[in-house]
Amino acid sequence: MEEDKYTTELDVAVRVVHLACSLCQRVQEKLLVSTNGAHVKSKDDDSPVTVADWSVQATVSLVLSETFKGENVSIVAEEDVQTLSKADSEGLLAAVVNTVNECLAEAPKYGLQSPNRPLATSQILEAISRCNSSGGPSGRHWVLDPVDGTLGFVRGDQYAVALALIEDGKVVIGVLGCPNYPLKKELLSYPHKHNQVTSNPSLSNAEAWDKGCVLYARRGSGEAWMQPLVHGEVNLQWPNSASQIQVSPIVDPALATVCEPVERANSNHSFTAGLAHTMGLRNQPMRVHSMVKYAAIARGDAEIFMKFARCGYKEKIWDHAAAVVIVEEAGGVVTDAGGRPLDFSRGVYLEGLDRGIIACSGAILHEKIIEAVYASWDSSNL
Ligand SMILES: Nc1ncnc2c1ncn2[C@@H]1O[C@H](COP(=O)(O)OS(=O)(=O)O)[C@@H](OP(=O)(O)O)[C@H]1O
Ligand SMILES: [Mg+2]
Ligand SMILES: [Mg+2]
Ligand SMILES: [Mg+2]
Repeated sequence: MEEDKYTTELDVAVRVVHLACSLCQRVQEKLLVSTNGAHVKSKDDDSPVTVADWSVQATVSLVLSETFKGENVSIVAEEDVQTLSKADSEGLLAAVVNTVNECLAEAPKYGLQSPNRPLATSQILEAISRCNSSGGPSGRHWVLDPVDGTLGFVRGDQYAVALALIEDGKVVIGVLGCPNYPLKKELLSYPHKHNQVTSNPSLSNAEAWDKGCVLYARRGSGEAWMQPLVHGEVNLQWPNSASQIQVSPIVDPALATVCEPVERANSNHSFTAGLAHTMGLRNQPMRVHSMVKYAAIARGDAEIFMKFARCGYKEKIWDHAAAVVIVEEAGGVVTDAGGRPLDFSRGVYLEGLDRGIIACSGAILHEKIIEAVYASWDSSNL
């Protein structure tokens, strides 16, 4: 791959994810102090959606359309405007419009353009609804999960903003914003506790501010990078410094740590516990909301991420695309439980996925898990 391919795309994607992280932080702070829950809705599958999910989707859609105007910008993203357009959603829609306009006014801090005047409700609804591409095997498609781990977001816990670019069925760039990624990795697995990072007197102010990062990678570069979030006015400077990240060197299962979803409904905890036992893992699993689990593998803070959704659940591309390329370029391996790479070329879903997803810090541990899956599968109830 040519060195300079996707430079503009990656640059804009990183900036807009920073902007989106700042939006999410503001909305999460407000959510945590509000008691009426008016800005959290339930979707048809009972999963939550918030002002932040719609606002990030609108913001990213607007910035990509503005940057690549003249091109037919195809975006595959999670949210639609159905709930927002209901007669009783006036307050919610007003909050989204307000949040997007506030956020876009900050865009120049990240070297992005802001509109000359606040956008109208119709423009914001249009920006959200044009992210309705279904991807596919040819051409360019942006893939966005505006807030991944919305449940974690609502709980004041871990969540991520994920943006990827797919070209001809392959993920070519991935950007993952993790606004609550703690400085001390031990805090990752303490549910509902991230706010203690800011209220814990044993942590200095600087340490508290240091939570949050944006990870990114370009396919074929052999490098993955991390930037700290830019906070307030204090150290606001762009371009932001980046440091290279790499997966953990641990190959001994006894020393390895597994990440998995928090919710039992999203992954079979007893099956993964069986695998961990078969492989000789001793550490307790780290249960973390969202693609932050992949971030932990890419940063070298954990060695294995497994997700075995219940039979019949179809994984969506926006829950994985950005993170997979980052883990791979950081030196890791990501496949389904049959050892095959994930296929991002077949539309909104990861069609043909064999049982579950396994992301690993390296080939040796990965092979051991695949073997353990084969040994355990027949006796499982999946
Ligand atoms: N039933 C079921 N089974 C498997 N996966 C599901 C299921 N329901 C939802 N989802 C998707 O999981 C995304 C969140 O995954 P997590 O690993 O963060 O789950 S957890 O919160 O840690 O339990 C979550 O992403 P967001 O909607 O962006 O939060 C969903 O796309
Ligand atoms: Mg998601
Ligand atoms: Mg989401
Ligand atoms: Mg969701």
